[in-house]
Amino acid sequence: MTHIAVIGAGQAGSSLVAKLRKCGFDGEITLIGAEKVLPYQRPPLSKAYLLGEMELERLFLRPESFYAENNITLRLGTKVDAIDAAAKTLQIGDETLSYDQLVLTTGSQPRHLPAAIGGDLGGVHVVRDLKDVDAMAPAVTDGARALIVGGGYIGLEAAAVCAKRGVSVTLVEMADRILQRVAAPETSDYFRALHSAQGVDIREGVGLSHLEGDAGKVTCAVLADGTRLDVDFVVVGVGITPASELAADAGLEIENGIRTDELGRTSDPAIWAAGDCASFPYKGQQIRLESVPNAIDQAEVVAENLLGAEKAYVATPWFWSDQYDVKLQIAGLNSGYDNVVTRQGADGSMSFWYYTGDQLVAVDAMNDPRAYMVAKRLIEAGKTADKAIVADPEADLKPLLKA
Ligand SMILES: Cc1cc2nc3c(=O)[nH]c(=O)nc-3n(C[C@H](O)[C@H](O)[C@H](O)COP(=O)(O)OP(=O)(O)OC[C@H]3O[C@@H](n4cnc5c(N)ncnc54)[C@H](O)[C@@H]3O)c2cc1C
Ligand SMILES: NC(=O)c1ccc[n+]([C@@H]2O[C@H](COP(=O)([O-])OP(=O)(O)OC[C@H]3O[C@@H](n4cnc5c(N)ncnc54)[C@H](O)[C@@H]3O)[C@@H](O)[C@H]2O)c1
Repeated sequence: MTHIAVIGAGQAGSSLVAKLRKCGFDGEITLIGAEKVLPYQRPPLSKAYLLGEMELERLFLRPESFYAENNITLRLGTKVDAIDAAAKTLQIGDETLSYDQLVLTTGSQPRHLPAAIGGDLGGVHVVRDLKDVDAMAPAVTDGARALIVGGGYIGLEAAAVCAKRGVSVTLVEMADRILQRVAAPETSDYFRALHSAQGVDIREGVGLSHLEGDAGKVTCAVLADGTRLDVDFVVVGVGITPASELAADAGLEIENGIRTDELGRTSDPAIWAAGDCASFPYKGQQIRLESVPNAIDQAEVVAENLLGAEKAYVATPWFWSDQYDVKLQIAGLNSGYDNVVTRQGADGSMSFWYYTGDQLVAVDAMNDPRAYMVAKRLIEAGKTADKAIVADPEADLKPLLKA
């Protein structure tokens, strides 16, 4: 019987095994995960779960019974140490496990601050796994003082939760502006103003020099410009690196993560990859997307291809973020844009439409689901949107879909 082994029991791994069964695969499936908990969704970790407004059980992607009922062997708390691609085996401690086809859905690891600048002090938290958030949550209390390092999604979402809980927050972003990696200046401006209005002190263009502590616990942060801040805890959101060591050690090609072709196959024909760890061809580049929609869609395509579909993965990038009462929805990738049209919606909603010449490439919509939906459908269809209509707050956007 064919055995498909999947390393990494997160968003992509769980989606992939479910899709395999949905497509009728009746061979053996083993889903192996280093974490001890059932596969769960990460987005609430920096939002509702950190706020204490979401139960642990609601994080789980599927109940435990799902895996048993679908005859999926779920091995939690189990780290794969090595892959022998020639022998088609996995090393797990002393055990050797054979596979016919292997999928890597190993996700990514958060960057840590170096120990040399105090990154190993108590009270310094990264936000990736459930255990990270469980360790940090007790510190998020009224009157506490926090430094947040990094103005990406992690930093800003954590800032929103902390501010809501009465924590006094300073956020430092080394780059010229927050959200530089993922959004355009207009969106950075919007979120800077939003956070400032909630009392978050955002400092851009300044990094962290080092952290100081007392009895092993952080007490003070010294910024690159010499500013000293007394702190009770520190949140580190300075990006991730794809978890590609297992693949690299097994001799697989690495290029911005684990290199795959458009089907999701790595340089070894029996090994596939999906999710945060995998790079894939997109408009002439080898890109990686760090998002839930990508993890699910790519994993599902790989599942179909494992069963012989020969289907190319066509990414339709979209992202979201919740901060205070603002829902940001992003469709498309704005790389290469050269002009932006602003649309002021009703009740303070707003959207920024990115164009390369006259071609719509992406949209950032704040509390404007209609603008987001219309733009997403246009981008996915390779269509554009008349700029005069977009800029006119009174104009109905729906007819754009029929143009
Ligand atoms: C706090 C937070 C909030 C986020 N919010 C959003 C959001 O709002 N919207 C959005 O689209 N995206 C969001 N993301 C990103 C999104 O969660 C990731 O892109 C997604 O989880 C990627 O799925 P994955 O399966 O590739 O990786 P993961 O979900 O990280 O799963 C990988 C799993 O592989 C395991 N693993 C790794 N190596 C081994 C090994 N050797 N042996 C066994 N197991 C191994 C890991 O322990 C991990 O459990 C957020 C991420 C974080 C951390
Ligand atoms: N809503 C969402 O989609 C969402 C929410 C949370 C997390 N995530 C994902 O989680 C992962 C990690 O998020 P992230 O925000 O850490 O990554 P990120 O790469 O988006 O942002 C990191 C930020 O930290 C800054 N930075 C790096 N080193 C610094 C330093 N020494 N001092 C000050 N600033 C520094 C960078 O310039 C960058 O702006 C990403 O994959 C992200 O997409 C997504």
